[in-house]
Amino acid sequence: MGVLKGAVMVMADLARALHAPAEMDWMAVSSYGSGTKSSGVVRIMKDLDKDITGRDVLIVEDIVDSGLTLSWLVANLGSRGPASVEVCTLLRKPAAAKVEVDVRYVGFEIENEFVIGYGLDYAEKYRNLPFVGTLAPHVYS
Ligand SMILES: O=P(O)(O)OC[C@H]1O[C@H](OP(=O)(O)OP(=O)(O)O)[C@H](O)[C@@H]1O
Ligand SMILES: Nc1nc2[nH]cnc2c(=O)[nH]1
Repeated sequence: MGVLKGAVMVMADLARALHAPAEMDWMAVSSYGSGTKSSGVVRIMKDLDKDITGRDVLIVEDIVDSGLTLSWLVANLGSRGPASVEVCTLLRKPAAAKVEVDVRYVGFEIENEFVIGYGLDYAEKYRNLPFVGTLAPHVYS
């Protein structure tokens, strides 16, 4: 299961490397709006199409920052009766964690800086960069 939009790139990479039988579904949640700080309020922009009751669910994220989105998501999906819920993420910022969430698979642990590219945006820009980079503070401060 992917969490749009940043996770699209990660999901595409994962899909090519995954050989176990799997189904994919998409959920769009947002808590950042157009800024660089989580509002703490998670909004579902698009829910899953499939019922996950009794299913083993792997949440595919692009980034775990404060952990607020993921913690909300794990609780939300957990309440739907899945057999299990695990998480994989391309990027994680350990120093930014506001809540602890179990993440089974982590691609890269990164510094506590706002990053863009490879699906990650700043005010909807830069998602198309084919690499992950930091945004110079003068762009958003
Ligand atoms: O750990 P957190 O501090 O909660 O941040 C992580 C979340 O932030 C990003 O989504 P965002 O709200 O920016 O949505 P977007 O990708 O659609 O812009 C990212 O895709 C994660 O879901
Ligand atoms: N683009 C972007 N979105 C985020 N959402 C949570 N952290 C980040 C980040 O560092 N960059």
